Amino acid sequence: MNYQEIISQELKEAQNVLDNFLNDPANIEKIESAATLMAEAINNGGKIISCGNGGSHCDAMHFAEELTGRYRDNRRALPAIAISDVSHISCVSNDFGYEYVFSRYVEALGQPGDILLGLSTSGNSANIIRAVEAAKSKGMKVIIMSGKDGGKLAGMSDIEIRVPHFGYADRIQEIHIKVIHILMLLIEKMVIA
Ligand SMILES: O=C(CO)[C@@H](O)[C@H](O)[C@H](O)[C@H](O)COP(=O)(O)O
Ligand SMILES: [Zn+2]
Repeated sequence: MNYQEIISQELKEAQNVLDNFLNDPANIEKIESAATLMAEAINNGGKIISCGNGGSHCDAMHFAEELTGRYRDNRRALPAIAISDVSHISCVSNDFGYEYVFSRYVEALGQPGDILLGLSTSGNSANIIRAVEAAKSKGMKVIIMSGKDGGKLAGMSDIEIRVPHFGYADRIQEIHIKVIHILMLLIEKMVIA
C-alpha cells in the first residue's frame, strides 16, 4: 500500500468511528447530561478535576485549560484542573506507586459537589480506577470517557461516554477530543455568566 492509500484509509476509518458514535442517540443524550452535570457543579461553586494517561493526559489538560483559559470567545474563567503536576506525580509514583497518582490528588483537593472527569481508552488504567474510587468517597460525581467495551471502568461512573471502537486508542481519542469541545460549547451556554 502506498502512502496516499494509507492516508485515505486512516481518514476513512476515523470517519467510520465518528459515524458509529453519532448514530447511537444515547451518545447525544450522555453528552448533554455530562455538560449539564458539569455546569451545575460550576454554578454551585464546585470544580472539575480531569485526568488521563498519555494522549488522554493531554486531553485532560486540553479540557481544563479551555475552562480556566478560553474556548472560542472570551468569558469568565471557569474552575477546572488537570492532574498534571510532575512533582506530585513523581513523588506519588515513587513513594506509593503509579496507580495512586490521581487518587492521591483527588484525596487532597476533591470536595463534595466537584466532578472528576477521567479519560481512559481501554477503561482499564488502574490509576483512573483508583481516582474514581477516591472521587466517590469524597462525594464527587464522576464522568468517564472510555472506549472499546468500557473495560473495568464500565458501570463505575455517573455518566460514561464510550467510543465502542476496538482498534487502537488514537481513533477513540479523536472522538474524545470532539466530545470535549462540544462539552465546552454547552457548558459555556449553561453556566451563570
Ligand atoms: O496516545 C496514545 C495512543 O494514541 C498513548 O500515549 C496512550 O494514551 C497510552 O498508551 C495510555 O497509557 C493508554 O491508557 P488508556 O487510554 O488505556 O487509559
Ligand atoms: Zn480545543
